[in-house]
Amino acid sequence: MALSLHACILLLKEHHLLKSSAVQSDLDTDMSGIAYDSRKVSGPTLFFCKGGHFRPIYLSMAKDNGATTYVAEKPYVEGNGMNALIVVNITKAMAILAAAFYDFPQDDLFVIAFTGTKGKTTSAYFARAILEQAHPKHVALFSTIDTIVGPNPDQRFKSDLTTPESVDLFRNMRTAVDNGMTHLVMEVSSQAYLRNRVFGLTYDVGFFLNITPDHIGPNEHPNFANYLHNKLQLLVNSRKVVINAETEHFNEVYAAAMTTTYPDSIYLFASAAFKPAGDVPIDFRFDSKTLSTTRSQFQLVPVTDKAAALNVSGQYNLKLIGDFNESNATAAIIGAGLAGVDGAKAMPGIENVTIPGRMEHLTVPGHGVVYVDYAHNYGGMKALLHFLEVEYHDPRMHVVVGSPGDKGVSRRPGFAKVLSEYATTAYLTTDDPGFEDPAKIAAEIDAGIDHTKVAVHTVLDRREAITAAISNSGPDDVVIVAAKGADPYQKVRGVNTPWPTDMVVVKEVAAELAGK
Ligand SMILES: CC(=O)N[C@H]1[C@@H](OP(=O)(O)OP(=O)(O)OC[C@H]2O[C@@H](n3ccc(=O)[nH]c3=O)[C@H](O)[C@@H]2O)O[C@H](CO)[C@@H](O)[C@@H]1O[C@H](C)C(=O)N[C@@H](C)C(=O)N[C@H](CCC(=O)O)C(=O)O
Ligand SMILES: Nc1ncnc2c1ncn2[C@@H]1O[C@H](COP(=O)(O)OP(=O)(O)OP(=O)(O)O)[C@@H](O)[C@H]1O
Repeated sequence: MALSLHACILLLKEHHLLKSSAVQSDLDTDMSGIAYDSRKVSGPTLFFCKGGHFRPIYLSMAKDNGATTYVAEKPYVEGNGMNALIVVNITKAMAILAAAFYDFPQDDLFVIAFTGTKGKTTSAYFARAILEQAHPKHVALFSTIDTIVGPNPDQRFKSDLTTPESVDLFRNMRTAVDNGMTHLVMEVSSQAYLRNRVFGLTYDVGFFLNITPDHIGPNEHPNFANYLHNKLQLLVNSRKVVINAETEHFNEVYAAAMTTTYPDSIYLFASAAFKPAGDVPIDFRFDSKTLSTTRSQFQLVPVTDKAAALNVSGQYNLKLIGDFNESNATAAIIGAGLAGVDGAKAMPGIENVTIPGRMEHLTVPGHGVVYVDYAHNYGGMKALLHFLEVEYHDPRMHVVVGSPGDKGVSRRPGFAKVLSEYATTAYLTTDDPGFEDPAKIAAEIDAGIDHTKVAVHTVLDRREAITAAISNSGPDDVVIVAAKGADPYQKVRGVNTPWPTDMVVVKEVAAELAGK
């Protein structure tokens, strides 16, 4: 891969991003590398000075390592002797140049993108499973958990971010194409739009699953309006759009889709019982037939002609329980239909999907059933606890939960509210405290809990909290270990401290109790 200085200048001008340039070398000079981290520069590289923690010394280091051109929002003396491209917006410039450097790999992929406060990972896994049935070993995945860029085990790795920086995103796409991938299923976070990680990228199908307040705080979105605005960007960058008609703020969501997409290419879905406020036509209904703690079965019914034309109606079985997962599965099936896969092929693909840290459960003799689930805000936790309340007929529910430091502060009152609505006991514990004091975070959650309804214990050691919750739980009770899912670490003061995962700890506690 390579990009010439001349091409960089033309692209930046075309997108009205170039403020000025200082050229030291031949315009035809090629750069064979692209990087935003000085530690990853080797040889003639196009280097981006970006980020809240960027230091000019990084540019010196990049230059020492061979970088020949830098892109920044202002000139740096450390870049003297290099070509300088001064731009209006560094992250937009980075996305435009990264796509060009990797030779626009998105053009060789059918790209399906999911956004929503909850259900992105689940829907992405469902969609990939279906597509893999139709196109074995040809479907890439960029998710919060895993990144898959090829068919071999060494082409699958853990993700750092839900949606990576543009340079990493387009590099992964290029690798996927070179490895023979024809389809890509990806999650798009609101941060990705806020930080221009996907600037200029168009998806073949874009999904809007739902939106509830989250990711609002000093390091994320300043307010809900900003969060919604960024999430809506996915719709105006998608050729076809699928919307959950039951989402909050439906009118704004639908209006955003309509600005760039003709109604023929907008698909709406909802559960059988849902009554829309206006007269928008629901294209698909999903009708729950069996909902239990072991499996889910639902009927997908096309309502409009354009829905029927996708040929994905029928009965679907899911191993991944939870009524909300029927909604996620519906989205994924419609996506597969829009990718040309028919229902008969889709059905077996979705049935056996399980996802690390989502609705994993274990029966502990004498202590009820323990659930490990990634529910980590008010909306997710409410969906989870409501489902368990109905399925277990109003059991005593003991919830182990903590809230992360440095982000998502709105989750703390959210947890307090949902615990007050559903929990018998709350074990407030540690979850990625970052640079905050976990005791302070627990106290903030505790402050909002209605103590007349919920017994609260603060047990900061997560293993001890899980042990206490299971040990004190009765045979008909339900224990919920929430919000961490399958994370193998605790983020503590900038360090990913190893954590065996919640389910491993649950199994160890169960074994200890069985041995007694
Ligand atoms: C707020 C935010 O989005 N921050 C991201 C951003 O940080 P930044 O641009 O400020 O960069 P930085 O880490 O401060 O470092 C400054 C620059 O110096 C460079 N550097 C650094 C050291 C060195 O020796 N040399 C060098 O060149 C770095 O490569 C970087 O470009 O770029 C970094 C990578 O360059 C990301 O790791 C970092 O994500 C942080 C860790 C993060 O947690 N982000 C979360 C909020 C996030 O984006 N989450 C969403 C999911 C949310 C949802 O579910 O909706 C996601 O998509 O994952
Ligand atoms: N459609 C949904 N509505 C409400 N809650 C849901 C829905 N889907 C999943 N959940 C809950 O949210 C949790 C996280 O689900 P998932 O990982 O699919 O979401 P996500 O959008 O990828 O989350 P994040 O962006 O925070 O990583 C699940 O473990 C479940 O408890």
